[in-house]
Amino acid sequence: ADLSTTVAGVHLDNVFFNASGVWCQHEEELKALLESGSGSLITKSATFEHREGNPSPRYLPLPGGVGSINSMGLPNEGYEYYLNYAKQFDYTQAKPLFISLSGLSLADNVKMVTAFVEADLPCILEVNFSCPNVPGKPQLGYDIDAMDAALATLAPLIKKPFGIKLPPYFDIAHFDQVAAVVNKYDNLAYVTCINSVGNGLAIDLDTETALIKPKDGFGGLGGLMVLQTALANVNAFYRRLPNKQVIGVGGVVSGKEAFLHILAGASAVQIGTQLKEEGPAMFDRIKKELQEIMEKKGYKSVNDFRGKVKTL
Ligand SMILES: O=C(O)c1[nH]c(=O)[nH]c(=O)c1I
Repeated sequence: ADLSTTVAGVHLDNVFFNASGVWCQHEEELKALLESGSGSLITKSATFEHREGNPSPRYLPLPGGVGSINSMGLPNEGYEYYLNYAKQFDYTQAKPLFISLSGLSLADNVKMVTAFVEADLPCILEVNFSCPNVPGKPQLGYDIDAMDAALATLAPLIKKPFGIKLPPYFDIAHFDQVAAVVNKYDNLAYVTCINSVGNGLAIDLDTETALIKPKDGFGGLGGLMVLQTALANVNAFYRRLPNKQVIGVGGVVSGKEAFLHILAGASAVQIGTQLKEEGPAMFDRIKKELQEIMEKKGYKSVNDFRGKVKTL
């Protein structure tokens, strides 16, 4: 079965890659992704300056395989590290490179975007509007007018097709309002849904203590327990953005959830929590599982069922 796809005009041999932030902060991790069964790779969201991020423990899987909580706090090497990585990247091999930018201000995003545009590289830029873990920094994705204003500045600068990383929304009116903004920008080629479900609180019964240290234990939720919210956001934007694509992320632990994301409308599928727990060998497992499901159902390509979720 054919798992290949196209996102923002570039070809991926298969739909799978890492969720930004997982296995992608340093070039050794990115090398492991290049050597894995993934179809692409995306870098850790970059800020203008290097950041240590929040104090540990700042990531933990939750008991029973239900998911994870993280309050990493945007640790990254600073955007020049990823610019240099993108400059030396071998674009003749099969995997396209996505670069995630998450400036702490619009001015920082402008400076980082300008540097990447001047370098004129084949990598695809993705602007992260949804980091929930920087104390004092509200998510732009939840301030729709501010996100619109940022896009009004950034889209013309980027010129080429680019994407944005969105937080989960939970209200139909918000799907409508965000889609109306996204549809204004022709070169905004795709949205990646969802980022972690912000500011959950995991508490240990025995110690009666929050699991992670930052922000009194408040952090973004990921993994299987956010699957249905992820599917809703993928399908809501798939229905509302006819000339754009949706990359699905959230709750993918096997070929089954990947199949559901594509059925909901995803053109590609990212994996965070499960990749963090299993490592890059996971991609070979999940590709096989998706192919088995497709073969059992008689689908030859992911294009045969993308967005074809039925309703009652
Ligand atoms: O805490 C983080 O670094 C982080 N964590 C997330 O769950 N999503 C994000 O976009 C980011 I930038």
